[in-house]
Amino acid sequence: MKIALLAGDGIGPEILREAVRVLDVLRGEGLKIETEEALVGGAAYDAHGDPLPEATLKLAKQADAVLFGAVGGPKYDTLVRNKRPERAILDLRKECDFFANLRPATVFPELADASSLKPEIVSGLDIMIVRELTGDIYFGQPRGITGDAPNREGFNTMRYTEAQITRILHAGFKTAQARGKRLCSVDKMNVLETTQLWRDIAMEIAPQYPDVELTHMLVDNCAMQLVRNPRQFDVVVTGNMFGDILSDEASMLTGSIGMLPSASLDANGKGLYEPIHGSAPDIAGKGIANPLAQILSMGMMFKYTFGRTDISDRIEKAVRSALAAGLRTADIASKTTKKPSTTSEIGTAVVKAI
Ligand SMILES: NC(=O)c1ccc[n+]([C@@H]2O[C@H](COP(=O)([O-])OP(=O)(O)OC[C@H]3O[C@@H](n4cnc5c(N)ncnc54)[C@H](O)[C@@H]3O)[C@@H](O)[C@H]2O)c1
Ligand SMILES: CC(C)[C@H](C(=O)O)[C@@H](O)C(=O)O
Ligand SMILES: [Mg+2]
Repeated sequence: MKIALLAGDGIGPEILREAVRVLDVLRGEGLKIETEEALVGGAAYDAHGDPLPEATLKLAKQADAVLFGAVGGPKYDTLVRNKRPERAILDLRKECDFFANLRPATVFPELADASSLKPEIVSGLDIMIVRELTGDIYFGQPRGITGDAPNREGFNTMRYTEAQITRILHAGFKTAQARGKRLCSVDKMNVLETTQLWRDIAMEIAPQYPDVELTHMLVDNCAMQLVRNPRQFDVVVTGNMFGDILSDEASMLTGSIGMLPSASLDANGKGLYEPIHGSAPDIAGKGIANPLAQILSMGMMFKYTFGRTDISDRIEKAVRSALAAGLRTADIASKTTKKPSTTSEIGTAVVKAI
Protein backbone atom coordinates (compact mmCIF):
# COMPACT_ATOMS: atom_id res chain seq x y z
CA MET A 1 0.00 0.00 0.00
CA LYS A 2 1.62 3.20 -1.15
CA ILE A 3 0.19 6.40 0.29
CA ALA A 4 1.09 9.98 -0.60
CA LEU A 5 0.83 12.31 2.39
CA LEU A 6 -0.02 15.89 1.41
CA ALA A 7 -0.50 17.96 4.57
CA GLY A 8 -0.91 21.42 3.03
CA ASP A 9 -1.58 24.54 5.06
CA GLY A 10 -3.13 25.86 8.27
CA ILE A 11 -4.50 23.01 10.38
CA GLY A 12 -3.65 20.52 7.57
CA PRO A 13 -0.30 19.42 9.09
CA GLU A 14 -1.76 19.41 12.63
CA ILE A 15 -4.56 16.98 11.81
CA LEU A 16 -2.64 14.82 9.33
CA ARG A 17 -0.03 14.22 12.04
CA GLU A 18 -2.69 12.56 14.20
CA ALA A 19 -3.85 10.32 11.34
CA VAL A 20 -0.25 9.24 10.75
CA ARG A 21 0.07 8.29 14.43
CA VAL A 22 -2.87 5.94 13.93
CA LEU A 23 -1.25 4.61 10.76
CA ASP A 24 1.95 3.95 12.71
CA VAL A 25 0.06 1.65 15.07
CA LEU A 26 -1.08 -0.42 12.08
CA ARG A 27 2.48 -0.44 10.74
CA GLY A 28 3.71 -1.64 14.11
CA GLU A 29 1.39 -4.63 13.73
CA GLY A 30 3.12 -5.54 10.48
CA LEU A 31 0.78 -3.95 7.94
CA LYS A 32 2.88 -3.05 4.90
CA ILE A 33 2.27 0.65 4.27
CA GLU A 34 4.73 2.90 2.50
CA THR A 35 4.25 6.64 2.86
CA GLU A 36 5.88 9.57 1.17
CA GLU A 37 5.30 13.24 1.92
CA ALA A 38 5.17 16.15 -0.52
CA LEU A 39 4.40 19.84 -0.40
CA VAL A 40 1.05 21.08 -1.66
CA GLY A 41 -0.96 24.30 -1.62
CA GLY A 42 0.45 27.44 -0.02
CA ALA A 43 3.39 25.50 1.44
CA ALA A 44 4.37 24.38 -2.07
CA TYR A 45 3.82 27.88 -3.44
CA ASP A 46 6.13 29.34 -0.79
CA ALA A 47 8.85 26.78 -1.60
CA HIS A 48 8.50 26.45 -5.39
CA GLY A 49 6.13 29.20 -6.61
CA ASP A 50 3.62 26.51 -7.60
CA PRO A 51 0.78 25.10 -5.41
CA LEU A 52 0.97 21.75 -7.22
CA PRO A 53 4.58 21.11 -8.24
CA GLU A 54 5.28 18.43 -10.84
CA ALA A 55 6.89 16.16 -8.21
CA THR A 56 3.78 16.31 -6.01
CA LEU A 57 1.46 15.47 -8.89
CA LYS A 58 3.76 12.61 -9.93
CA LEU A 59 3.76 11.21 -6.40
CA ALA A 60 -0.04 11.43 -6.24
CA LYS A 61 -0.34 9.59 -9.54
CA GLN A 62 2.11 6.85 -8.54
CA ALA A 63 0.56 6.25 -5.11
CA ASP A 64 -2.46 3.98 -4.56
CA ALA A 65 -4.05 6.66 -2.42
CA VAL A 66 -3.51 10.25 -1.37
CA LEU A 67 -4.14 11.35 2.20
CA PHE A 68 -4.71 15.08 2.03
CA GLY A 69 -4.95 17.68 4.82
CA ALA A 70 -6.18 21.10 3.67
CA VAL A 71 -4.90 24.04 1.65
CA GLY A 72 -5.35 27.80 1.55
CA GLY A 73 -5.19 30.78 3.84
CA PRO A 74 -5.59 34.57 3.89
CA LYS A 75 -1.93 35.04 3.04
CA TYR A 76 -2.65 33.71 -0.46
CA ASP A 77 -6.01 35.39 -1.07
CA THR A 78 -4.63 38.09 -3.34
CA LEU A 79 -2.89 35.65 -5.70
CA VAL A 80 -4.30 35.07 -9.16
CA ARG A 81 -6.34 31.90 -9.50
CA ASN A 82 -3.72 29.63 -11.00
CA LYS A 83 -1.25 30.41 -8.20
CA ARG A 84 -3.77 29.99 -5.40
CA PRO A 85 -3.40 27.01 -3.04
CA GLU A 86 -6.93 25.79 -3.82
CA ARG A 87 -5.87 25.20 -7.41
CA ALA A 88 -3.81 22.26 -6.14
CA ILE A 89 -6.82 20.30 -4.94
CA LEU A 90 -8.85 21.16 -8.04
CA ASP A 91 -6.03 20.08 -10.35
CA LEU A 92 -5.39 16.89 -8.39
CA ARG A 93 -9.05 15.93 -8.76
CA LYS A 94 -9.02 16.73 -12.46
CA GLU A 95 -5.62 15.26 -13.34
CA CYS A 96 -6.23 12.02 -11.46
CA ASP A 97 -9.88 11.86 -12.54
CA PHE A 98 -11.09 11.58 -8.95
CA PHE A 99 -14.65 12.28 -10.05
CA ALA A 100 -16.77 10.54 -7.40
CA ASN A 101 -16.75 12.31 -4.07
CA LEU A 102 -18.36 10.47 -1.15
CA ARG A 103 -19.21 12.64 1.85
CA PRO A 104 -20.94 10.66 4.61
CA ALA A 105 -22.91 12.60 7.22
CA THR A 106 -23.26 10.20 10.12
CA VAL A 107 -24.23 11.00 13.69
CA PHE A 108 -22.34 8.85 16.17
CA PRO A 109 -24.47 8.00 19.21
CA GLU A 110 -21.37 8.61 21.35
CA LEU A 111 -21.55 12.28 20.34
CA ALA A 112 -25.26 12.73 21.07
CA ASP A 113 -24.48 15.16 23.91
CA ALA A 114 -22.63 17.68 21.69
CA SER A 115 -24.16 21.10 22.22
CA SER A 116 -24.31 21.71 18.47
CA LEU A 117 -26.64 18.74 17.89
CA LYS A 118 -30.43 18.63 17.97
CA PRO A 119 -31.04 14.94 18.75
CA GLU A 120 -34.74 15.09 17.87
CA ILE A 121 -33.74 16.00 14.32
CA VAL A 122 -30.45 14.17 13.77
CA SER A 123 -30.16 11.17 16.05
CA GLY A 124 -29.35 8.07 13.98
CA LEU A 125 -28.64 10.18 10.89
CA ASP A 126 -26.74 8.32 8.18
CA ILE A 127 -26.71 9.96 4.76
CA MET A 128 -24.22 9.84 1.93
CA ILE A 129 -23.69 12.81 -0.36
CA VAL A 130 -22.25 11.79 -3.73
CA ARG A 131 -20.75 14.89 -5.32
CA GLU A 132 -19.32 15.16 -8.85
CA LEU A 133 -15.82 16.67 -8.81
CA THR A 134 -14.49 17.17 -12.33
CA GLY A 135 -17.05 19.37 -14.08
CA ASP A 136 -19.65 22.06 -13.47
CA ILE A 137 -19.06 25.78 -13.00
CA TYR A 138 -15.75 24.90 -11.30
CA PHE A 139 -14.12 24.02 -14.61
CA GLY A 140 -16.38 25.30 -17.43
CA GLN A 141 -14.94 27.60 -20.05
CA PRO A 142 -15.14 30.49 -20.76
CA ARG A 143 -14.34 32.04 -17.41
CA GLY A 144 -12.62 35.21 -16.34
CA ILE A 145 -12.84 38.89 -15.55
CA THR A 146 -12.85 41.41 -18.40
CA GLY A 147 -13.09 45.14 -18.87
CA ASP A 148 -11.98 48.10 -16.81
CA ALA A 149 -13.55 49.63 -13.72
CA PRO A 150 -16.33 50.66 -13.38
CA ASN A 151 -17.46 48.31 -16.16
CA ARG A 152 -15.71 45.09 -15.27
CA GLU A 153 -17.52 41.78 -15.73
CA GLY A 154 -16.86 38.45 -14.08
CA PHE A 155 -18.12 35.25 -15.68
CA ASN A 156 -18.07 31.50 -15.22
CA THR A 157 -19.76 28.78 -17.21
CA MET A 158 -21.76 25.88 -15.84
CA ARG A 159 -21.11 22.91 -18.12
CA TYR A 160 -21.54 19.17 -17.88
CA THR A 161 -21.06 16.57 -20.56
CA GLU A 162 -23.40 13.60 -20.78
CA ALA A 163 -20.46 11.29 -19.97
CA GLN A 164 -19.66 13.21 -16.76
CA ILE A 165 -23.28 13.21 -15.62
CA THR A 166 -23.79 9.56 -16.51
CA ARG A 167 -20.84 8.23 -14.56
CA ILE A 168 -21.60 10.12 -11.36
CA LEU A 169 -25.25 9.10 -11.51
CA HIS A 170 -24.18 5.45 -11.86
CA ALA A 171 -21.96 5.99 -8.80
CA GLY A 172 -24.99 7.41 -6.98
CA PHE A 173 -27.24 4.50 -7.94
CA LYS A 174 -24.60 1.92 -6.96
CA THR A 175 -24.01 3.65 -3.64
CA ALA A 176 -27.76 3.58 -2.98
CA GLN A 177 -27.93 -0.11 -3.95
CA ALA A 178 -25.35 -0.90 -1.28
CA ARG A 179 -27.24 1.12 1.36
CA GLY A 180 -30.90 2.06 1.85
CA LYS A 181 -31.83 1.87 -1.85
CA ARG A 182 -33.07 5.45 -2.04
CA LEU A 183 -31.41 8.02 -4.26
CA CYS A 184 -32.29 11.71 -4.31
CA SER A 185 -30.87 13.55 -7.32
CA VAL A 186 -30.48 17.24 -6.55
CA ASP A 187 -30.60 19.84 -9.34
CA LYS A 188 -31.92 23.26 -10.32
CA MET A 189 -33.73 22.18 -13.47
CA ASN A 190 -36.32 24.94 -13.14
CA VAL A 191 -33.62 27.47 -14.08
CA LEU A 192 -30.47 25.82 -15.43
CA GLU A 193 -30.17 23.80 -18.66
CA THR A 194 -27.11 21.99 -17.34
CA THR A 195 -29.22 20.46 -14.63
CA GLN A 196 -32.22 19.89 -16.91
CA LEU A 197 -29.86 17.56 -18.78
CA TRP A 198 -28.81 16.09 -15.42
CA ARG A 199 -32.42 15.28 -14.54
CA ASP A 200 -33.18 13.83 -17.99
CA ILE A 201 -30.20 11.48 -17.76
CA ALA A 202 -31.12 10.44 -14.20
CA MET A 203 -34.56 9.40 -15.44
CA GLU A 204 -33.07 7.55 -18.43
CA ILE A 205 -30.67 5.56 -16.23
CA ALA A 206 -33.17 4.75 -13.48
CA PRO A 207 -34.65 1.63 -15.17
CA GLN A 208 -31.20 -0.02 -14.90
CA TYR A 209 -31.61 0.11 -11.11
CA PRO A 210 -35.14 -1.18 -10.45
CA ASP A 211 -34.26 -1.84 -6.80
CA VAL A 212 -33.43 1.84 -6.18
CA GLU A 213 -36.14 4.43 -5.62
CA LEU A 214 -35.13 7.62 -7.47
CA THR A 215 -36.49 11.00 -6.43
CA HIS A 216 -35.55 14.50 -7.57
CA MET A 217 -35.27 17.66 -5.52
CA LEU A 218 -34.41 21.25 -6.33
CA VAL A 219 -31.28 22.37 -4.55
CA ASP A 220 -32.84 25.25 -2.63
CA ASN A 221 -35.48 22.92 -1.21
CA CYS A 222 -32.79 20.35 -0.42
CA ALA A 223 -30.84 22.91 1.60
CA MET A 224 -33.99 23.56 3.62
CA GLN A 225 -34.96 19.87 3.98
CA LEU A 226 -31.49 19.02 5.31
CA VAL A 227 -32.15 21.30 8.25
CA ARG A 228 -35.84 20.45 8.67
CA ASN A 229 -35.78 16.67 8.35
CA PRO A 230 -32.42 15.25 7.22
CA ARG A 231 -33.32 11.63 8.00
CA GLN A 232 -35.59 11.56 4.94
CA PHE A 233 -32.41 11.14 2.83
CA ASP A 234 -30.37 8.03 2.14
CA VAL A 235 -28.06 8.92 -0.78
CA VAL A 236 -27.98 12.38 -2.35
CA VAL A 237 -26.28 12.74 -5.74
CA THR A 238 -25.48 16.16 -7.11
CA GLY A 239 -23.06 18.33 -9.08
CA ASN A 240 -19.81 19.91 -7.99
CA MET A 241 -21.08 23.29 -6.79
CA PHE A 242 -24.30 22.18 -5.08
CA GLY A 243 -22.44 19.26 -3.48
CA ASP A 244 -19.82 21.59 -2.05
CA ILE A 245 -22.39 23.75 -0.32
CA LEU A 246 -24.79 21.01 0.79
CA SER A 247 -21.98 18.95 2.33
CA ASP A 248 -20.76 21.82 4.52
CA GLU A 249 -24.37 22.26 5.59
CA ALA A 250 -24.75 18.53 6.29
CA SER A 251 -21.54 18.50 8.32
CA MET A 252 -23.19 20.56 11.05
CA LEU A 253 -25.85 17.87 11.41
CA THR A 254 -23.04 15.54 12.55
CA GLY A 255 -21.83 17.97 15.23
CA SER A 256 -19.10 19.86 13.38
CA ILE A 257 -17.39 20.28 10.05
CA GLY A 258 -14.43 18.71 11.84
CA MET A 259 -16.30 15.38 11.86
CA LEU A 260 -16.96 14.94 8.13
CA PRO A 261 -14.50 12.85 6.08
CA SER A 262 -14.47 12.25 2.35
CA ALA A 263 -13.28 9.94 -0.40
CA SER A 264 -12.69 11.15 -3.97
CA LEU A 265 -12.50 8.12 -6.24
CA ASP A 266 -11.51 7.39 -9.82
CA ALA A 267 -13.03 4.55 -11.84
CA ASN A 268 -10.44 2.02 -10.59
CA GLY A 269 -10.60 2.50 -6.83
CA LYS A 270 -7.66 4.83 -6.50
CA GLY A 271 -8.58 7.78 -4.36
CA LEU A 272 -7.83 10.98 -2.53
CA TYR A 273 -8.98 11.16 1.08
CA GLU A 274 -9.50 14.44 2.90
CA PRO A 275 -11.70 16.10 5.48
CA ILE A 276 -14.29 18.30 3.77
CA HIS A 277 -13.22 21.36 5.74
CA GLY A 278 -10.47 23.80 4.86
CA SER A 279 -7.28 25.04 6.50
CA ALA A 280 -9.22 26.86 9.28
CA PRO A 281 -6.89 29.88 9.50
CA ASP A 282 -8.78 31.17 12.55
CA ILE A 283 -7.60 28.24 14.72
CA ALA A 284 -4.41 27.17 12.88
CA GLY A 285 -1.30 26.82 15.02
CA LYS A 286 -3.27 26.57 18.26
CA GLY A 287 -3.38 22.79 18.47
CA ILE A 288 -7.15 22.76 18.95
CA ALA A 289 -8.46 21.56 15.57
CA ASN A 290 -10.60 18.44 15.50
CA PRO A 291 -8.57 15.69 13.77
CA LEU A 292 -11.44 13.19 13.51
CA ALA A 293 -12.54 14.04 9.95
CA GLN A 294 -8.96 13.45 8.87
CA ILE A 295 -8.66 10.16 10.79
CA LEU A 296 -12.03 8.99 9.45
CA SER A 297 -10.90 9.93 5.92
CA MET A 298 -8.02 7.53 6.40
CA GLY A 299 -10.58 4.93 7.45
CA MET A 300 -12.42 5.50 4.16
CA MET A 301 -9.10 4.95 2.35
CA PHE A 302 -8.77 1.46 3.82
CA LYS A 303 -12.33 0.66 2.80
CA TYR A 304 -12.53 2.10 -0.69
CA THR A 305 -8.98 1.80 -2.06
CA PHE A 306 -7.60 -1.21 -0.18
CA GLY A 307 -10.82 -3.17 0.46
CA ARG A 308 -9.85 -3.51 4.14
CA THR A 309 -13.18 -2.91 5.83
CA ASP A 310 -11.74 -4.66 8.89
CA ILE A 311 -9.30 -1.75 9.31
CA SER A 312 -11.81 0.99 8.46
CA ASP A 313 -14.20 -0.54 11.03
CA ARG A 314 -11.42 -0.56 13.63
CA ILE A 315 -10.64 3.11 12.95
CA GLU A 316 -14.28 4.09 13.26
CA LYS A 317 -14.66 2.09 16.48
CA ALA A 318 -11.54 3.74 17.91
CA VAL A 319 -12.92 7.19 17.08
CA ARG A 320 -16.21 6.29 18.72
CA SER A 321 -14.55 5.03 21.87
CA ALA A 322 -12.55 8.26 22.15
CA LEU A 323 -15.86 10.13 21.94
CA ALA A 324 -17.51 7.74 24.39
CA ALA A 325 -14.72 8.49 26.86
CA GLY A 326 -15.85 12.11 26.71
CA LEU A 327 -12.96 13.53 24.69
CA ARG A 328 -14.09 16.63 22.83
CA THR A 329 -12.34 19.35 20.91
CA ALA A 330 -14.09 22.73 21.31
CA ASP A 331 -16.15 22.35 18.12
CA ILE A 332 -17.92 19.25 19.48
CA ALA A 333 -17.94 20.16 23.17
CA SER A 334 -20.97 19.26 25.27
CA LYS A 335 -22.45 21.09 28.25
CA THR A 336 -20.48 18.83 30.56
CA THR A 337 -17.12 19.37 28.81
CA LYS A 338 -15.01 21.19 31.42
CA LYS A 339 -11.94 21.78 29.28
CA PRO A 340 -11.92 20.94 25.57
CA SER A 341 -9.27 18.46 24.42
CA THR A 342 -6.41 19.41 22.16
CA THR A 343 -5.83 17.94 18.71
CA SER A 344 -3.12 15.64 20.01
CA GLU A 345 -5.12 14.51 23.05
CA ILE A 346 -7.83 13.29 20.69
CA GLY A 347 -5.16 11.61 18.54
CA THR A 348 -3.72 9.89 21.60
CA ALA A 349 -7.16 8.62 22.63
CA VAL A 350 -7.76 7.16 19.15
CA VAL A 351 -4.28 5.59 19.11
CA LYS A 352 -4.91 3.96 22.51
CA ALA A 353 -8.32 2.72 21.48
CA ILE A 354 -7.10 1.17 18.27
N1 LIG B 1 -9.98 20.86 0.66
C1 LIG B 1 -9.42 21.96 1.08
O1 LIG B 1 -8.21 22.03 1.20
C2 LIG B 1 -10.27 23.14 1.46
C3 LIG B 1 -11.63 23.00 1.75
C4 LIG B 1 -12.36 24.15 2.11
C5 LIG B 1 -11.74 25.38 2.20
N2 LIG B 1 -10.41 25.46 1.90
C6 LIG B 1 -9.67 26.73 2.07
O2 LIG B 1 -9.45 26.89 3.48
C7 LIG B 1 -9.36 28.31 3.78
C8 LIG B 1 -10.33 28.65 4.90
O3 LIG B 1 -11.65 28.49 4.43
P1 LIG B 1 -12.95 28.69 5.33
O4 LIG B 1 -12.58 29.43 6.56
O5 LIG B 1 -14.01 29.16 4.46
O6 LIG B 1 -13.39 27.18 5.71
P2 LIG B 1 -12.78 26.18 6.80
O7 LIG B 1 -13.45 24.88 6.60
O8 LIG B 1 -11.30 26.19 6.77
O9 LIG B 1 -13.25 26.80 8.21
C9 LIG B 1 -14.60 27.16 8.47
C10 LIG B 1 -14.84 27.19 10.00
O10 LIG B 1 -14.83 25.85 10.48
C11 LIG B 1 -13.83 25.67 11.47
N3 LIG B 1 -13.18 24.37 11.27
C12 LIG B 1 -12.80 23.84 10.08
N4 LIG B 1 -12.19 22.66 10.28
C13 LIG B 1 -12.18 22.45 11.61
C14 LIG B 1 -11.68 21.40 12.44
N5 LIG B 1 -11.06 20.31 11.95
N6 LIG B 1 -11.84 21.51 13.78
C15 LIG B 1 -12.47 22.58 14.32
N7 LIG B 1 -12.97 23.60 13.59
C16 LIG B 1 -12.82 23.53 12.24
C17 LIG B 1 -12.85 26.82 11.26
O11 LIG B 1 -12.15 27.12 12.44
C18 LIG B 1 -13.75 27.94 10.75
O12 LIG B 1 -14.31 28.62 11.83
C19 LIG B 1 -9.69 29.01 2.46
O13 LIG B 1 -8.47 29.40 1.87
C20 LIG B 1 -10.38 27.97 1.62
O14 LIG B 1 -10.25 28.16 0.25
C21 LIG B 1 -9.67 24.38 1.55
C1 LIG C 1 -11.04 24.38 -1.52
C2 LIG C 1 -12.16 24.22 -2.50
C3 LIG C 1 -11.63 24.30 -3.88
C4 LIG C 1 -12.94 22.91 -2.26
C5 LIG C 1 -14.11 22.82 -3.23
O1 LIG C 1 -14.81 23.82 -3.45
O2 LIG C 1 -14.31 21.73 -3.77
C6 LIG C 1 -13.51 22.72 -0.85
O3 LIG C 1 -14.43 23.68 -0.51
C7 LIG C 1 -14.08 21.34 -0.72
O4 LIG C 1 -15.25 21.22 -0.33
O5 LIG C 1 -13.37 20.35 -0.97
MG1 LIG D 1 -16.17 22.89 0.39
